[in-house]
Amino acid sequence: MAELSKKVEERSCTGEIENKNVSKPGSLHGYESLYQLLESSLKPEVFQEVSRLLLGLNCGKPLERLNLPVSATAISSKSDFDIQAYRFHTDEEHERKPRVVRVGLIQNSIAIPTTLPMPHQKNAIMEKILPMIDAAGASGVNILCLQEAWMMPFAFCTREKSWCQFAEPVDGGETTKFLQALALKYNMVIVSPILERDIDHGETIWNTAVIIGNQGNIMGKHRKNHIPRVGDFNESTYYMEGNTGHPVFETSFGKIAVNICYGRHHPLNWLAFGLNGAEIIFNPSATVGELSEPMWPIEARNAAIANSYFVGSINRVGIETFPNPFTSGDGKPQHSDFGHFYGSSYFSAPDASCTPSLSRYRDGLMISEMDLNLCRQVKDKWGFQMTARYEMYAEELSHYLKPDFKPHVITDPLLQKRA
Ligand SMILES: NC(=O)NCCC(=O)O
Repeated sequence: MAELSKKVEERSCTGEIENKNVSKPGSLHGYESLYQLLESSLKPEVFQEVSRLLLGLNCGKPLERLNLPVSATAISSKSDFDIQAYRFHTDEEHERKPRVVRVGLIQNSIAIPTTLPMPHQKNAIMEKILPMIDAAGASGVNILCLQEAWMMPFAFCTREKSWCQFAEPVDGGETTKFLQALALKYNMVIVSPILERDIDHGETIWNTAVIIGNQGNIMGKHRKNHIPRVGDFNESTYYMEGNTGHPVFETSFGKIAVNICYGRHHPLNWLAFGLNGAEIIFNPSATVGELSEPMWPIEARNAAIANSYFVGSINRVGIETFPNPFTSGDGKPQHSDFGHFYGSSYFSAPDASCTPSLSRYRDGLMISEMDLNLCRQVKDKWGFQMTARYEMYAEELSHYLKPDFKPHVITDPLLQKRA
């Protein structure tokens, strides 16, 4: 009994300390994430059960935390960003050697106000994420992905065209050159989602992910397939749906692809990357609490399960306020920000397990070590690809695309009689 009351006392102490953060914008009643809130609020044995259901089991066990080198955690303390690391296990195989890779996700807020000159804003963001990339390098990360349009505020809510000045070409672009040097330094593949200016095609603007190989080479690019037309996400004012299909990039560390933000609501988009053999899909995003937070822990995880690959989901952090108020034709009063970008970046695995998420309000680096052999092991176990009826779906889709398509509905004749 004495032991139990000591625990309660300790727990309430922890609660008090955490609650000092209650007023922190974006915190969950003072906590950085739902996981942290539950861990601090529940009895350990209850939390263990909750965690089992919330995060699933990896190879039948709770996901293991990964120890990072002191050099990496020291950078995170000095630069004040959340850093978390986990290890997804995979069973050993007789024929194939393990294919273990470390993968990193970076989430961040902007660095200086949106009223300051744009080149200063871009430089300040580059300066801000440099220590996070250094921490990833110090942690032996092999593949790193940044958030959507990481090199600028997410200004597309405003519809003001001056923000196009942030756009840059893939080859020779300032941020690409910055990351190419870091990719080479750390022998790291870097996925860099930017606002692209396609000079050769009449200065067209795209929402693009640049894939930088671990030799600092540009491997290629992928342009966002699905453009949102929801809430303040007025992105269609700036760029069109991408024209690069569903490429998979075979890097030194595995086959990767990028499903940019709003594409995560489209199961066939996820599927197409899987059909091309992706083993890790990144979902660099920019989304706000009020709009999408209940979807966030579900969609990517579901895609990882349905397509037997790993997914790394990244969302930016904080509130970005713009100089001029705007509306979005939804009857809401004019406002100057999108709302709170809730961070919460995390990894999902093909076996239905996932990591807790990064902070809801602080910059962060999420690292996972994963053996890519798990993808095939899950395919062998569950057979989702084998049992899919692609020919049936293809036929249905080809009917649907015809102008004279009529939905295949069989109506109860009794219903018609009654009508
Ligand atoms: N950046 C972007 O596509 N956001 C759309 C909102 C959402 O998908 O949650």
